[in-house]
Amino acid sequence: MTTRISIRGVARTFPLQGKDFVALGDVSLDVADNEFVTIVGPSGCGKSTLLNIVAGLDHPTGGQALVGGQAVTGPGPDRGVIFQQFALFPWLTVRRNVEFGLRTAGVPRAERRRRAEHFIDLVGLTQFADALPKTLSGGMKQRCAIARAYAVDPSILLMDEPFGALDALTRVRLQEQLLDTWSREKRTVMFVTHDVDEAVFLANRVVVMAANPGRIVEVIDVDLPFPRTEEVRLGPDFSRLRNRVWSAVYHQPAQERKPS
Ligand SMILES: Nc1ncnc2c1ncn2[C@@H]1O[C@H](COP(=O)(O)OP(=O)(O)OP(=O)(O)O)[C@@H](O)[C@H]1O
Repeated sequence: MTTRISIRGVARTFPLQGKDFVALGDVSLDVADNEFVTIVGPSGCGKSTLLNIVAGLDHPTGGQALVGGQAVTGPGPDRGVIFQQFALFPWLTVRRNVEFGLRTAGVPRAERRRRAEHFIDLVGLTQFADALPKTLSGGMKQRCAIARAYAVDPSILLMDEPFGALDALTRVRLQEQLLDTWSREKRTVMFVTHDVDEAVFLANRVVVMAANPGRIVEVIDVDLPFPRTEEVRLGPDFSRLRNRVWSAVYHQPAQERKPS
């Protein structure tokens, strides 16, 4: 399998009290084409920092991130980013939000419309294509954000706690829906979460991080079958994996945020 993302010895320090705080120590990870990787770990272990470096929204102070063999120097249309906050334009309808990136990329009107419709349909929002974001539930807004990210056809989706603000039931539904979308239109995904169940349910591999310095402590293969149905979620193999990830996350010594 081809490597799509290669994180090589990435470090990120921030100044703190006149010294350096090591948000990321020495992080290396390869993500294959069309692989779904989740990143889980305690608050402050550098999950968002790592994702932002791959997105080109932040820069490492050591090492480098490569996408398709090229060093990341900034954001690019090959990487779609989805954050916890829905970040939709409130004055634009669902359709216009989804078309937005295509418009800025100069895609002709008819093609814009066709692609927007395809992805709106894929996330199940066809009936709401002409609705404004304020009339949508949180889950629907996030589905719209996913359709918008997909529409510009990135090979990589970088998702930072996209379902973090949603209630448990909506969250589970969106996990299933995201996997359904992903299985029909495969992309390389890096997905940051606090939620161990979510991390296991979605992933081909779970990357467990620890803090101070931010680092990878374990990478766990998830050999559960697709589609990930409710039966899979309630089955013994899922609980075995969940318990394993849980121990790796929660049996870490408590760490204070301090400069080194
Ligand atoms: N711009 C910044 N300036 C100073 N410190 C920062 C900056 N960005 C992140 N940090 C610090 O780096 C560490 C890692 O932050 P990051 O947001 O990547 O963690 P995280 O694992 O995503 O946390 P959470 O799960 O709480 O969102 C934290 O201690 C944070 O305070």
